[in-house]
Amino acid sequence: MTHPTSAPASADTATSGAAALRLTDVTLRLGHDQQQVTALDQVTLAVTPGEFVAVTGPSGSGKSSLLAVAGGLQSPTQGTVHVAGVDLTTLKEHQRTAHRRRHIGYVFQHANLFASLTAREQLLLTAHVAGRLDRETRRRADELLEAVGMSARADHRPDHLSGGERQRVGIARALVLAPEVLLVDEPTSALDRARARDIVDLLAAQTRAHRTATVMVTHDHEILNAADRVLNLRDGRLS
Ligand SMILES: Nc1ncnc2c1ncn2[C@@H]1O[C@H](COP(=O)(O)OP(=O)(O)OP(=O)(O)O)[C@@H](O)[C@H]1O
Repeated sequence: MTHPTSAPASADTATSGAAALRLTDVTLRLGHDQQQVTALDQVTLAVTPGEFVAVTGPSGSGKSSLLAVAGGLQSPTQGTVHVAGVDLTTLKEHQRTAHRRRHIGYVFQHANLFASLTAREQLLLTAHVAGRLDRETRRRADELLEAVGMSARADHRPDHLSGGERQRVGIARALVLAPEVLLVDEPTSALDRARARDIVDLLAAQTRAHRTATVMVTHDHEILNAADRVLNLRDGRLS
């Protein structure tokens, strides 16, 4: 079984301190000429292991842009993005992909599960793609399904699960490779109030249990009290 080649640890580890995720003076400009938009404006953010940070802000304030840049899916126009001590902006595309797979988990608005796979298989596929479908990862997958309350339904496919259950599987899947950083995009927008509360409490608990540096963007003000820190984005500026 091959392991993804991780980028070499850089000297930047020293400057990134204890933060698992660190954005420094990040500016992202999108579009061209007259149409150009400053989606992120000199954003600086450090998130330490086990910390759950919520980022809120109106539509168009830059929330998706923040996650895209933090997750290495979009390169910033200026600034640096350190994930697990490595500056993503210095990596070549294939290195960035390998580093992202190894160190970052994503939870999406809708769980985005594969229709033909059972809950357990969703996790195992993620491990397989990363070249880590070994005994330890299989055990971790089962432990995570247990932790998110899905053991009894581990052999069900998504069409036999509720929206909240699908989201639970999505959270377990995001954690299966033991990422240092967890990026969460509007995890409760498809859920009713009780399930939304349930999911955000689960995210907070898993963040602490696995010591991930978690950033969740959300419109949902009712779930913000689960976070350790709440930041606001407005016109690409974080405060
Ligand atoms: N490809 C693009 N080209 C030009 N401008 C863009 C592009 N993508 C996003 N934008 C602009 O960048 C700004 C930030 O967008 P972003 O999607 O990050 O906001 P958001 O807070 O996630 O919004 P929402 O809550 O509505 O999803 C917005 O003004 C948006 O119109």
